[in-house]
Amino acid sequence: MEPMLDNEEFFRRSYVTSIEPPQRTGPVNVEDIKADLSTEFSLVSPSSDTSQVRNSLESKGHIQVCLRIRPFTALERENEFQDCVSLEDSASIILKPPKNSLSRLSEKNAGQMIQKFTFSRVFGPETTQEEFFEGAMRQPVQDFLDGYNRLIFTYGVTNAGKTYTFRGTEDDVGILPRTMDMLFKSIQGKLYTAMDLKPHRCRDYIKLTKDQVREEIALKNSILRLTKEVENDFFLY
Ligand SMILES: Nc1ncnc2c1ncn2[C@@H]1O[C@H](COP(=O)(O)OP(=O)(O)OP(=O)(O)O)[C@@H](O)[C@H]1O
Repeated sequence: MEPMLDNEEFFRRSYVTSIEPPQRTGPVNVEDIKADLSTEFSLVSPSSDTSQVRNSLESKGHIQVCLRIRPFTALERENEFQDCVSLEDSASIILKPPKNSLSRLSEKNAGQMIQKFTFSRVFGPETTQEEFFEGAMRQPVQDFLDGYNRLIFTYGVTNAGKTYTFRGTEDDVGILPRTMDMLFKSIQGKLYTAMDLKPHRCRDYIKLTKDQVREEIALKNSILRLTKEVENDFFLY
């Protein structure tokens, strides 16, 4: 992790600035753009194994992609949904075609449909909310408390378990309440807890003299005029 500079105490680092391409010095031409894109996309391996992409991004520390596989729901079990995902290790899964599609596929095609995907970390269906928080969230939340920007989002098809992971249930809360808990606990010592502050509603007012009313109106009109001039200038340019 990059060290924090003293004078950056109040400024959070941003991923966006850290991944911005270098400033272009010469004029932009199409060939230039092509060259840039090809450099970007050369990260993508033509093979089905995504580890090369993962490594190149992870080594820069910009992105972590975790996969959480949810257990089958009761309805899915009833309807004999098939296990198409198998965990290879803590970072990879093998995706297989459903068994009932095998009869329609030639042996060669069925083999081609077996794919390996690699992530920063894979959490299997038995993973509890707590384990998921500890494994995927605690570090980024700690980084955030140390002054770094962190963005967390869930991504997946409908019914994949995004809401469950983020919000959870009342009995077993997800990463959002756990994150809030960690944040509030960490600022506890810094809270002003003395109950000696009282809100004060101000009811003071002053009555303007006729001259003051005229001055106020003149002031408002000049501000309005200025605003109009700025608007016109804006349209002219
Ligand atoms: N890890 C898990 N353990 C147990 N049940 C889970 C898990 N993840 C998801 N579920 C259950 O699976 C179902 C679908 O999950 P959820 O509603 O979170 O999906 P979603 O991705 O938010 O869907 P949508 O995009 O349609 O809102 C829910 O019944 C949820 O309780």
